[in-house]
This record gives sequence, structure tokens and C-alpha cells, in this order.
Amino acid sequence: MAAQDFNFLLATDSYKITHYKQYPPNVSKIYSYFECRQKKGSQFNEVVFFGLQYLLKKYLTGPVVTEDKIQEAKLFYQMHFKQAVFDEEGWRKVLEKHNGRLPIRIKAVPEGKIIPRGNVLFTVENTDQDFYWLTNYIETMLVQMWYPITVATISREFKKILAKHLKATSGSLEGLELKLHDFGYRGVSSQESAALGGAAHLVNFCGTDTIAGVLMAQRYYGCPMAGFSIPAAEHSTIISWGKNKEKEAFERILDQFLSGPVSVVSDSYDIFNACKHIWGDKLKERVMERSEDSCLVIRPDSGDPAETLIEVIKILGECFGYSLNSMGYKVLPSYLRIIQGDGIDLSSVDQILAKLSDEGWSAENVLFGCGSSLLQKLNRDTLNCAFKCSYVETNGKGMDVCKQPVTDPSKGSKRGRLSLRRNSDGFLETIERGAGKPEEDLLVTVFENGSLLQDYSLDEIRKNALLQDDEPNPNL
Ligand SMILES: O=C1OCCC/C1=C\Nc1ccccc1
Repeated sequence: MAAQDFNFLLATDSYKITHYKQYPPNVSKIYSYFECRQKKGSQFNEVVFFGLQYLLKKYLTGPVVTEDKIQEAKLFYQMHFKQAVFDEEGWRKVLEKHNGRLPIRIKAVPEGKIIPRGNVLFTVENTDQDFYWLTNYIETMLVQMWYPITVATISREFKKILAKHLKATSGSLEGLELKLHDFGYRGVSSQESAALGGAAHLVNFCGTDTIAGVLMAQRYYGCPMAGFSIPAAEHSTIISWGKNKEKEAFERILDQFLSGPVSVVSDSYDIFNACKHIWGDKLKERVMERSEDSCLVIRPDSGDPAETLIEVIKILGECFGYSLNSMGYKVLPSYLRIIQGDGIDLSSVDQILAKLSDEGWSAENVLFGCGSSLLQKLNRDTLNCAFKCSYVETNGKGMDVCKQPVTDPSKGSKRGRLSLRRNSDGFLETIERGAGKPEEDLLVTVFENGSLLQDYSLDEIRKNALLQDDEPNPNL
């Protein structure tokens, strides 16, 4: 649950404090929804729904309204607006009538589900007519779900590209879950972003250095160990030996990690020299004595990623040889692999793998690390995440509502009560105007009146998010 000093009454946009005064008289229900609006020409046609469960567990369940928080908020807003706009009575009624629990219902897509852009992902409504103003009050924190949804979606787009090349150059998807390692912990804006983004990546993969994401999966998604890593060098552990002792640094690392894979960043001075004369000559025996499950992973970390990788893999092929796999592509000996963690984004990873296969090399030889492009180089507009009111009840009468800006039709919103169903052609579609059949609705009530009604495990979420032709990894 939220930290002691977290005050739910202060966790919204200032203007929302004034909205209870603006709704029509006798309004009794505000019903709103969240979607990733469809955008013509967008690179992303479908999204991974992920992250809401964390937010519900941490910020919305239980008695989130207390007398102390009301007092604190009353004082704050008096100073913030320099007038009395805060609805003290409204909040006290939540306390008295619902013991501080939110009279709200949230219906959502099960986490991990893959949903085409432009479909409803969750709906929010007040369950007690006195609290119509609460629905859009929580928009602010609910829309922050744009982040885990966008990271999970981008991570899955990486997986599609990696699967394509792995299938084409090796005939199998073996090891796909380990092909993209999260290097992004330092590149995000906060510990919470690292946790949410790190966990979002783990929906699709199980290689990560973002420990916060693994902890999030443990604490909020029932997964004891969602991600794995291996011993690895960084530049400091190489250059601390001095410029003329790179071989000694490398040798020390091999000695310290005799069993299990180990990754050694090798571009501190000259990656090509390191591959040819240190790994491929002075330490060649030490490398060759390692087994497949104790492979050496060489990490370039500079230069044009594709050119550097090609040059490195050619040198390693010359020094250590290679075999041809069933698809006729070259594979380095199983004790040797390469990890490219610099300059990786959705387009460069596709180009790199295309260039490798053009030169006859299998995607089995390389794995990738990704930092900011995975966890930070994105925003709410990447998937056009929006939250809009679509239905209201006033004087006991329901009315479908929507916005349709003449200045931008693409910002038009859905109208009426919404449901999500799979149509007779097998495609997901959103039914508007309350025309959906309850038994067909794929939206699930996940939160009601302060209680969490569904608790998805990461295992379940991973299954929902699998690529079309990917099978669940039994030892995941
Ligand atoms: O080389 C590696 O092999 C696989 C294990 C992780 C790893 C490097 N980690 C890393 C993290 C944050 C920034 C840069 C690298």
C-alpha cells in the first residue's frame, strides 16, 4: 500500500479539485474510459495492457481517505487556491459512508492481453451517486498507466523482431526470452519508473539488470524471480588495471567466474585488438576450455553497432571457427557469444540482425541490451493514451456523451457505456452506447468499493502476452 505520507487527496491535478462545482445539477454518475487512441501510420498497432494491478494495490485499495488527510488537504488547497474550493464535506462523506474506501468500479482488460489500438482498456465509474466527482478525480493517476503499457508494448515489438530473425536464421525460437536484456535502470526518471518499466519488460523477457522491476514482479505480481542476470564487467573493472593490463583484467574475470556465463566489456581501448589478440590469441585456450553453459559473452560498447558487430563476429569466427546450423547460417562455438548493449532501439536491432544474416551469421550468436530506448524514450503520446468521459446519469436518466473536436477528429472519443468483445471474425472490437452483451464483455471488474477483485500473476500475464507462434518457456 502507499507510503504513510502519501495523501490520496493531494494526488491529482489541481484543477480537478474545482470540478465538483462544474458538473450539471443532479448528476449522479460519471463513467469514463481509458484507451490508446488509434493513430494513422503509427508504428504500433496493438498494445500490451500492463501495470494497473500495481496501481490499484498501492494507491486505491483500502481506506485511502482519513480525517488527517482531509485536514491536510483542506489546508493545502486553501493556500494553493487562495480561496476555499476544496470539497471538505464531499470527502468527509467518503469517510463516513464508506469508511474511507473509494465507491468506484473499475473494469479492465486482463493484464498481459494484446489489444488493438483504439479499443477500450478500462472503464471507471462511481458506485454511489453522491460521488460522481470521484471518477475523473482519479484520472490523473490512472492515466500514468501509459508508462507500463508503453514499455510492455515496445518490449514486445522488440520480441517480434528478435523472433523473426531467430526463426529465419536458426529455425527455432529457443532462447528468445533472453535475447533482450534490460540495461535501463540508470536511464529512467525514478525508482518507481524503474520498477514499473522493469516489470513491464519482464512481461515479454526474463533477462534484466533492473532489479527494481524484478522486485515489483515479486511484490505485486506473485512472481518469486521474474528475471535473471549473469556476472558482467564494466569499464571500471577493466581500466582499473591500467592501459597495458587489459589481458590481465580479462584473465582475472575468467578466473573469478569459472562456471556460468560471464560477460566482458571489451572496447575500453580497441575492441578489434581485444578480440583478435587477447580473446583470440593470448587467452584463447582459457576461452575454449569453457563450456556452453559457461560461455564467454564479449560486449562491444561503441562504434556503429552493425559495423562493429560484423567486424567482431568475423574476427571471432576466424580465431575460433564456426559451424553451420540447420538453416545454413554460421554459429560461433557454444562457449562464445556477443552482447550488443549500445545504440539498440527498435530500428537498429532490425538492421543489425538483417546485416548479420546477410553475412551468413545466425541470430543465435548475439543478444542485446537496451536502456533508454526501452524504458525512457517514450511518452504518453507514443500510444496516444487518453481518458475520457463517455456516459453520465443526471436526474436518473442516462446520456451518452463524447468529444468531437472540429479541429482534430482523431481526438474524438467513444460514447456511452463500453464493452470489449471478440467478434465473429475473431477480432477484438469495442461496443459503444451500452449496446454490448454482458456475457460477451471481456472487461473484468478488477476493483470495486476499495477492494481488488482480481489478482493476476506474472505467469498468467506472460501467457496472455505471448507472440502468436511462441510457446510458453517451461522453465520460465
Ligand atoms: O553485459 C552484460 O551481460 C549480461 C548481464 C548484464 C550485462 C550488463 N549490464 C549492464 C547494465 C547496465 C548498463 C550496462 C550494462
